[in-house]
Formats: sequence, C-alpha cells, structure tokens
Amino acid sequence: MKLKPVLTIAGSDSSGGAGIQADLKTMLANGVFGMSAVTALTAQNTRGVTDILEASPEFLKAEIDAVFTDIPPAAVKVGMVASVPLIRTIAACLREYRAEHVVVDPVMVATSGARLIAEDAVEALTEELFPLAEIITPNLPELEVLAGYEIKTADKAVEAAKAISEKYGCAVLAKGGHAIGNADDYLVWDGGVRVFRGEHIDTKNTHGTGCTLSSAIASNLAKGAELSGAVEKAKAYVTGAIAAGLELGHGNGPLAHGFDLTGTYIDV
Ligand SMILES: Nc1ncnc2c1ncn2[C@@H]1O[C@H](COP(=O)(O)OP(=O)(O)OP(=O)(O)O)[C@@H](O)[C@H]1O
Ligand SMILES: Cc1ncc(CO)c(N)n1
Repeated sequence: MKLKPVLTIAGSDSSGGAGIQADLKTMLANGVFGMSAVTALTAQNTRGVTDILEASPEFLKAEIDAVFTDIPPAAVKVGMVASVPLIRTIAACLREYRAEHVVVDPVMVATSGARLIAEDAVEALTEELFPLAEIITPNLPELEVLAGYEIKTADKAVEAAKAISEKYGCAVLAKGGHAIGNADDYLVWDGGVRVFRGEHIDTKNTHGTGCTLSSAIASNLAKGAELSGAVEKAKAYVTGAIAAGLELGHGNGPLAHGFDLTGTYIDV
C-alpha cells in the first residue's frame, strides 16, 4: 500500500495531548504516515508545563536530515520552536530540501498559559520561517503579537491576517478558538477571505487544538487537497475531536484524536 509521508517538527508533550504526540495521532487519523523531528522535550500535563529541554541545533538538523534523505515528506508541519538557533536550523533545512506544503503554527503560549518561545525568537520565526510557509495558523493572542496591536473584532483579525499574508507571501488562518461565543476561523490568501464557521463547544478540554488543526491541514495538503479544502476538512476533524467529549486530567484536557476510527474504540 501507499501512504503520503508527513513530517512534524515540534516539541514533545509528555501528557500526549499537544505537540508531537497530537501531531502523530492526527496524522494517523487523517490517513498519512507521520514522522517527527523533536525540537524540545516538555514536561507537561493538562495543568501546565513544568520543564523544557531543548534539542541542540546540531541534533535537530540530524533528525531532519535523516527524514529527508530517506522518506521525503509530502508536507511539513512546524510547531513549537523555542529559540533562534533552532528556527535558523529548520529554515536552512527546509530551503535545502525544497520542502513542499509547509504549515507553520506559530506556537507562543500553551493553553495552560505557559510561554513556549523565547521573546527574541518571534522575529526569527516571522523573518525566517513565514516566507517558507504555504500557510501559518496563529490563534488570536498570537495574531495580536504578530500584528502588534489588540484585536477585538473579526474585521480587525482579517485586517491583521491580510497584512501578514502580504508581507510574508503566505496564507494566514486566523483561528477563533479564543474568541467568545463562536469558533470561526478566517483564511486569508491572495487577498481573498474565506470564513470557516465553527460552533463554540462549551468545554475546558481544548489542550492541543492548534497542533491538531495544523497537522490535519498538513495531512490534507499531502493528500493533494487544495488549501481551502484542506482547511475545511481539518476544521471538521478538530471539531469532531473536541465534540467527542474526552475527559482526562485535572486541567485543560486533550482531544479524542481517534474519534472517527471506527472499530478501534472501546468505551472504558
Ligand atoms: N471550544 C471550542 N469549540 C469549537 N472549536 C474550538 C474550540 N476551541 C478551539 N476551537 C477550534 O480549534 C482550532 C484551534 O484553535 P485555537 O485558537 O484553540 O488554537 P490554539 O490556541 O493554537 O490551540 P492550542 O494552543 O491549545 O494548541 C480552531 O479551528 C478553533 O476554532
Ligand atoms: C509541545 C507543545 N507544543 C505546542 C503546544 C501548544 O498547544 C503545547 N502545549 N505543547
């Protein structure tokens, strides 16, 4: 059989709900072969992050080289990258291998509130990685950091997304998970806008929603979907994974990534 290979370059979440673990589960559930280059280990659970151990730039490069020289991915998702040298390493590798369908989730803060990127690394992220991306997927607080101003309305979010899209030549999906009352996401690309309406599900269990969405987009792009269709399917997948109502942990719990894998679930 054949499966499209997809690479995630991101951090590990020991509690399995976000980061590399969410990415690989999402890729399995979305019909692609998931591979991973780990940028950092986080000691993390549904309540917060207690420690972070970064990979060295040399080791991260070795991981990415090992993947690209054997199983070149059909799409790449980039998640948590905490520091400037790691960002530079990833950008150099993506350029060297002419990586296709790059999805960048500009991870800055975990759902639990923990900071996951050094302050001086935000500029490296925008200047080095955004120009290589087909699409970036900021949540509202991340969009505010990138735009440099407060965003209180959908119009402002679209305005900010347009400016970023033009500046870096990538599509921008402004995610609405942090908005009140709805979960509408706005895709801006080539000057156009498409809204993906989402019903806000009343739950605290949203740990890893962003990782899940960006990995699902990368999976769909790898399978040949065009951008807007890739986002539409990914949004439906993340909504289903939240709506399944998994209850784990004492804080912001994870999603049920396998909610749609018929025959594999036994309720316990
Ligand atoms: N309570 C919710 N109900 C429905 N959809 C949601 C909810 N929370 C988030 N989403 C959706 O999940 C996706 C991810 O958005 P979100 O803004 O939560 O990302 P994020 O903050 O980067 O996630 P995280 O940091 O937890 O990984 C978006 O499509 C968003 O609309
Ligand atoms: C490792 C990791 N990456 C990303 C996020 C953002 O959800 C997180 N909480 N942990």
